[in-house]
Amino acid sequence: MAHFDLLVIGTGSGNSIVDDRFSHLKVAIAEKWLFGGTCLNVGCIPTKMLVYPAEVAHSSADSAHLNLATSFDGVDWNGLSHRIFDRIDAIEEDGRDYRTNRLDNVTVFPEHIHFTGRNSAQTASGDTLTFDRVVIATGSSPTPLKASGLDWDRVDTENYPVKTSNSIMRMPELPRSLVIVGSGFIAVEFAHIFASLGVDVTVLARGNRLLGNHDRDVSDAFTRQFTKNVNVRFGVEVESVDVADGVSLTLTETGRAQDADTSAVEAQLMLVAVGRTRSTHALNAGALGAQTDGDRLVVDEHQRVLSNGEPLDGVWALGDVCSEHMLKHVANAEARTVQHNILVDLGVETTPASTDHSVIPAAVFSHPQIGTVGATEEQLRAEGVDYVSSTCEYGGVAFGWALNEPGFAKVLAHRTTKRILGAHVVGAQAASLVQLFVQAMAFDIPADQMARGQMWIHPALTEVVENALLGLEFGDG
Ligand SMILES: Cc1cc2nc3c(=O)[nH]c(=O)nc-3n(C[C@H](O)[C@H](O)[C@H](O)COP(=O)(O)OP(=O)(O)OC[C@H]3O[C@@H](n4cnc5c(N)ncnc54)[C@H](O)[C@@H]3O)c2cc1C
Ligand SMILES: NC(=O)c1ccc[n+]([C@@H]2O[C@H](COP(=O)([O-])OP(=O)(O)OC[C@H]3O[C@@H](n4cnc5c(N)ncnc54)[C@H](O)[C@@H]3O)[C@@H](O)[C@H]2O)c1
Repeated sequence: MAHFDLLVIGTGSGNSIVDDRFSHLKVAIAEKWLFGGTCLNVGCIPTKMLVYPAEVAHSSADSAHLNLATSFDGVDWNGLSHRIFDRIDAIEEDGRDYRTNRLDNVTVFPEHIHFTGRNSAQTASGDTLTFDRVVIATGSSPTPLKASGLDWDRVDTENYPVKTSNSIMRMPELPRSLVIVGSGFIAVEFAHIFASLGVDVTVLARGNRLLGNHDRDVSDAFTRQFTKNVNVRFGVEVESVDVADGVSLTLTETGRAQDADTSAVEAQLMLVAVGRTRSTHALNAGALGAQTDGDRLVVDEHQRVLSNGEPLDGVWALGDVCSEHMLKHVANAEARTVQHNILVDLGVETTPASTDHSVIPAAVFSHPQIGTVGATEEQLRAEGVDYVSSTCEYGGVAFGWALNEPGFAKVLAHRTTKRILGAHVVGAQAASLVQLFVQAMAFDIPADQMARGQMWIHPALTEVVENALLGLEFGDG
């Protein structure tokens, strides 16, 4: 049985832990799937490499409001997929080769691993190993949809017309029609991509609006604009899936939307996007004594995995598997904390680091785009916070006149401290615009100072942020 100073499970954000400072350690890395994990291979990066051409296609087809007569005349899907995945696959292969063949102190186990005890683990092929320290970075995977007729074991296999985000981008050709189950991040990003590229897309939502966890104004505005481009059925749930040449779905009403259309839906392909489940179960983390909250490993601010409320010595977790926020920038920040704290354990660094989860931004790369950070208005109201709110429409600034399309920036600030508590942008460049609010919140810049303490480039779209801030009425004259 081999013994290792450090075991890292998962090569998404977990892959960044081991660098030159770990060269004196005997390290094991277990990865059952693709090196680089979700973000690189099937997540953030390929989706955004698709979103951009989709946005260009959408703009070409929808330019009359700019007094242009342009059209979208088709996509070279094969060329587009090759451009994306030739690049990504080369990075995956190089990362795997580097860890496997070019580091004397690292042993790669290219397979599933699970814990067998407090300091021991076993690979799928039966190798057993012991370790002094372990980093659990096992991420998450698509949550199965429960519906009769659906064989989840066949989902994502070549001839089965039901896909998740793990395989939908690798289709050899675009389908004529696509039904998407879900109304969260993945559903609306893929709906935008495929609808813009000419696929007949239908989204099935259980509620009466999309992205229901966002600020209500944002969710409403998004839903209004999105439904101009994509067919959405609200208030429906999938009852059964008949898989033959394509899919045929029967639906039932959830009672959460008026006039729900439950007539059968047929499509060439189906995408299931009903959330992601953290990869804890098959890990047998119970053998470590690790504490879980549902499917989430419980960690403290130093990313140490807890057991009965106490940190387990030498056991850290990062990313989706332990985070409430399944976002790559969160996983990366947590990986930096873990890396530093292992170095503390090794005596290389002195003071333990913790992850600051107080300001977590996110963006939805659909049409329209959303950028968001901090509390929603509904949360502030529920918590009884004394806040003020201000919204500036894109049409209220000069660049918005140029864009001539809907959008707004909404900011929520504490009435007395003037600290920004939340900010939400919907419309063009929202993911970039919201970073201004993120910076103010991270560096604790009060809203009035942020508005007046700098020059804002005229007539850039950032003026929408300036005007939203200037619109906050704190009632102090
Ligand atoms: C379609 C899509 C789009 C996304 N877009 C964005 C975006 O634009 N911005 C953003 O911030 N986030 C986005 N995300 C979320 C982001 O990808 C994840 O939050 C992030 O990748 C999580 O990183 P991780 O390291 O925790 O897990 P992962 O990257 O999932 O890595 C976990 C790795 O562990 C391996 N593993 C699991 N269990 C075992 C085991 N027992 N033994 C061996 N190996 C194991 C897995 O094979 C995997 O490679 C997107 C996600 C998806 C699915
Ligand atoms: N741009 C980004 O940052 C980005 C993009 C994609 C994914 N992600 C991350 O990945 C996570 C997973 O994305 P997601 O879209 O799968 O999850 P999500 O949590 O965003 O949305 C899941 C949706 O599925 C619906 N749903 C759940 N069960 C259902 C059922 N049985 N039938 C119909 N609908 C059902 C929910 O109501 C919800 O609308 C996100 O929460 C996010 O953290 C981020």
